[in-house]
Amino acid sequence: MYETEVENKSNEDSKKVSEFMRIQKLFRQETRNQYGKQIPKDKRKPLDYSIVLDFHNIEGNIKENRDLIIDCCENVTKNQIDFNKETDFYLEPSQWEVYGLKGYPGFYFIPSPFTDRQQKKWVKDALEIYANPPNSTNLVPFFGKVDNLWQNAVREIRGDKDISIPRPLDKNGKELPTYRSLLDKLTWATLGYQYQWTPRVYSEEFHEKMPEDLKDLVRKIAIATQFDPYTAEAATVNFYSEDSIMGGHLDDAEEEMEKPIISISFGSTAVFLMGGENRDITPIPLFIKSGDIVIMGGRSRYCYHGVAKIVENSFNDQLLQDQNEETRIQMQWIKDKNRRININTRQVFKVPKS
Ligand SMILES: O=C(O)CCC(=O)C(=O)O
Ligand SMILES: [Fe+2]
Repeated sequence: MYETEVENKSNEDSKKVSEFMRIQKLFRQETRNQYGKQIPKDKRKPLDYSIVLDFHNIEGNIKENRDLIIDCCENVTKNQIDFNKETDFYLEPSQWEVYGLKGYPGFYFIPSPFTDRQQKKWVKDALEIYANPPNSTNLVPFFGKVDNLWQNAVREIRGDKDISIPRPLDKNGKELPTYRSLLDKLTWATLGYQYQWTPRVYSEEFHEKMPEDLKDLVRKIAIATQFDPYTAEAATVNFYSEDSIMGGHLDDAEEEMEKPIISISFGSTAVFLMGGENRDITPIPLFIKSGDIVIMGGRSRYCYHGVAKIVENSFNDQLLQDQNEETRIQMQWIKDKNRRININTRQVFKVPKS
């Protein structure tokens, strides 16, 4: 999955920088001055986002980007989706907007079909369920399985004085730093068929149950974009913060490549790069905002992509308002470091096994 390009600084002149890397670098802010001194955040040169395609403000796009946007609302089949107002965590599909991207048949973008309340539900599940055992996370090889990561971290964040929170233990029973610091180190969790990052294969042996509501959501998105039947058998949950990027990569470990990757994101805005079949094709930068859905099928399923930037101060403050204290803490935690949570699903096998 993540075979990313490594920038070779010493060799930069002799080695041509790929187009993917060139565009990625446009969103890299200078953090140190010529003397190597850290530049305070508010003194850094602001980035220019004018070339970033925005599906939320079609008319506001530069002409080149405007010409790439295809309105697909008419030719998708949203009316075939059964919708239960009481239990479904998204707005009625007939209200969804669906856009395509010229040159990428099979790529679709649905600007957020979630209410604020529904967005908070997916963030809560990512933090309180998806990042906990039995699912695997990047923490496991270093710290063993960490139970109730968010649930314990929140007590530290809240500064609960009357309850002494035992420090988490590693596999050998040695005390670990706080849950809060472990939470800061969380970068990914995997659901369903567990992807083995080193051999780059899915393991049939390590298989956890996929969350039913997530499966149901993406099944309906697949109906809307004519990729049904679609069974989400695996998912990656990515946890980004202000300085995170994801280098250009292909997701090609799935036996079934005709079915799309369906991706939902919450929290801060990302500049996502939609590239081509190799890194020398210039990628299109586009904003993914909180609640947006990206469907990478057709050609885009075989194309390089990545995240060039998490946009500073892009968190929607409206999400901070909530009756529930824990939800408010969760949203403040996302806002504090421009965090972003991305959940993307894949059908792994041609004949689904789950
Ligand atoms: O965060 C995103 O929007 C993209 C994530 C991604 O490409 C991946 O997990 O393979
Ligand atoms: Fe990817």
